[in-house]
Amino acid sequence: MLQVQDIHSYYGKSHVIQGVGLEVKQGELVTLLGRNGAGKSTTLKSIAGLITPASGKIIFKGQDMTLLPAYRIASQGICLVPEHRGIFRLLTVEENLNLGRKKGSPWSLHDIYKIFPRLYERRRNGGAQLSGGEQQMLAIGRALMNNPRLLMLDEPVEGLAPVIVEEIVAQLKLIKAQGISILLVEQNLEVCMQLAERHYIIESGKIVYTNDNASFMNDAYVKDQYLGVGAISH
Ligand SMILES: Nc1ncnc2c1ncn2[C@@H]1O[C@H](COP(=O)(O)OP(=O)(O)OP(=O)(O)O)[C@@H](O)[C@H]1O
Repeated sequence: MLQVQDIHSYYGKSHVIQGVGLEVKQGELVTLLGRNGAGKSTTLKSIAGLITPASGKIIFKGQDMTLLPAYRIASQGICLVPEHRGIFRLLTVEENLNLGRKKGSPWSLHDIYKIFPRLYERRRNGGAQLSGGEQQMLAIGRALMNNPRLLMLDEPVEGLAPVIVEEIVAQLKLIKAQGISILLVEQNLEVCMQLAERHYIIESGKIVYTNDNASFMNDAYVKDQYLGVGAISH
């Protein structure tokens, strides 16, 4: 469904993404892991068209997306939920959701509230009144209203309490069950291992590892070497 082929992206002269290649298949949940500053967010932004890669190709559903502007990429079905969520703080939950709705999208408010019952309870509240977890749910719900085929999530559970993290994991499973592919950037490895079929690790702008979830879970060396967490997480 998504093929990223040898992309290079820059901030000014800074060569941040140095030949990244990865693939997400239909209905798959794939993670992109790596230490701070490794290039995870920049990879997502390059796929979403917020940064135009200097070279390489991004193919989605067989079409070349590499040079398309962000709004065209979104209309093709790639949605990025950015790290800082980007919801409208002065609008209500329901207004935020309605703003995300693409014409012809099969997603209704009812569908979103079925996945996120908390958003139903908070539907008349302003974005600014929501907790961090509710804001994250709203950001994901708003992206669903745009009818994505590929959802890219940048650290969706960062800073959230464990009980909320569990809720969001369960919600992501429901979303995945709808056949939506997910590319997940997340530092919480337990969450990644609960959800993903495969993992990629990026280091200094290059993919240095890829494997299926079962192999990754048992590979303490890789976790320690690239993520610095081998000893504490499996
Ligand atoms: N707008 C920017 N201008 C210049 N350099 C940037 C910009 N955004 C990020 N960088 C640099 O690009 C590199 C990759 O950043 P990126 O945000 O993609 O990393 P990351 O893996 O997502 O890390 P984190 O988990 O800290 O967000 C880092 O060295 C970062 O300092």
